[in-house]
Amino acid sequence: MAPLALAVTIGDPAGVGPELIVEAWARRKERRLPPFFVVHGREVLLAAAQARGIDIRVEPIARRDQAARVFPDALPVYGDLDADYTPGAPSRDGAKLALESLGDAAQMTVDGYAGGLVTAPISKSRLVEVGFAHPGQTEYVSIACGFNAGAGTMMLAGPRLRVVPVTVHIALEDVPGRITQDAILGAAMATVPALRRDFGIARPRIAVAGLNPHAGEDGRFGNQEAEIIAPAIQTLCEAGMDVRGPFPADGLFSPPALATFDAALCMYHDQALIPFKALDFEDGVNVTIGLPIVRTSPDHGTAFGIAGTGAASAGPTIAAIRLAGEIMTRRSLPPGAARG
Ligand SMILES: NC(=O)c1ccc[n+]([C@@H]2O[C@H](COP(=O)([O-])OP(=O)(O)OC[C@H]3O[C@@H](n4cnc5c(N)ncnc54)[C@H](O)[C@@H]3O)[C@@H](O)[C@H]2O)c1
Ligand SMILES: N[C@H](C(=O)O)[C@H](O)COP(=O)(O)O
Repeated sequence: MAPLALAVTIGDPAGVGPELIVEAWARRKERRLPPFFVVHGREVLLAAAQARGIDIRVEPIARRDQAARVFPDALPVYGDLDADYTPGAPSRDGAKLALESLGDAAQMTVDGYAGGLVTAPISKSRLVEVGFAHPGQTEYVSIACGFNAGAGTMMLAGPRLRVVPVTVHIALEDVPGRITQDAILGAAMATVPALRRDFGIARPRIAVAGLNPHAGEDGRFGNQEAEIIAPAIQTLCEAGMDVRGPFPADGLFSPPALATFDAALCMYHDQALIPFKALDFEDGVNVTIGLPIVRTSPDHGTAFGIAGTGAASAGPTIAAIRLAGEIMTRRSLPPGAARG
């Protein structure tokens, strides 16, 4: 039987997602990509291919199990919803298509019709206008799996660095109040098994960043390190995990420090994602850990300003598809067999 293909969402049709999916398909052999199909947006894909100067065949499939057979010769598309292709000009209809594609693709992955879910970029503020009530796709997918919104944990994974933000899409002024021992324990307890199971790292090493400059400088610049972060690290060490810190965040991503850990737990979104995108943007993947389904996404957003111009790099989309395939394969092997 052919392996299950990945379900790829169309993302916002006014963003760079559709053209990057098309380019990923065009480079499927060179980059050894696992089979995938797109959920809705056939006309958008054809128009995006034309704008990018890519000659492509797009084939509608009536059943998802046809995707792997069609994939070598044409980009399979399941579902007949569509929208106008207006790169750089997001619309309500485009946001509706993005939401339908996400909903259907997530559901078919949960139901076992796809081997994993790869989400193209959406605009969170645009989706809110058509009824999306979540901070991001991570929470949406967690709920689609039947859990609460916080069940999935965001990790950004690249060749040089993996980061897990303990708090994510909240205002900076709300961060200190959300740094709790439970939040840190939850992030670490999602990260360690994911590094073992999904990344094949037998003994994961976790570094934890402080919140304040110089990790608080012995209490002179803040007390969260001593009162919250260090006790959480101690609890994790007592449970047998290799967790160190809190480290001053500005030194944690220097080249020598990078070699000392497999993932860094960071206290807020930009503390994690700024070093990540500076170091690993081109191959950067946003992966949701801690869920029964595989879900990845490129590390960038809709990039409306360059959509349709040909300037957007397909590297992160290709990396997201590849990593989803790798995790799918690792999860199908007996425990321990995929560790390197
Ligand atoms: N995976 C996702 O769904 C995701 C991730 C991040 C942001 N977003 C959403 O995207 C929208 C725009 O967010 P933003 O402007 O902060 O981030 P962005 O990633 O869209 O753009 C940031 C910068 O990176 C550039 N860029 C992005 N992708 C690129 C690519 N593939 N190749 C070359 N350059 C690229 C853009 O031109 C821009 O200069 C927001 O609405 C946000 O919610 C979605
Ligand atoms: N925080 C991510 C980033 O900035 O790259 C991004 O917004 C994606 O979030 P979701 O996967 O939850 O939509």
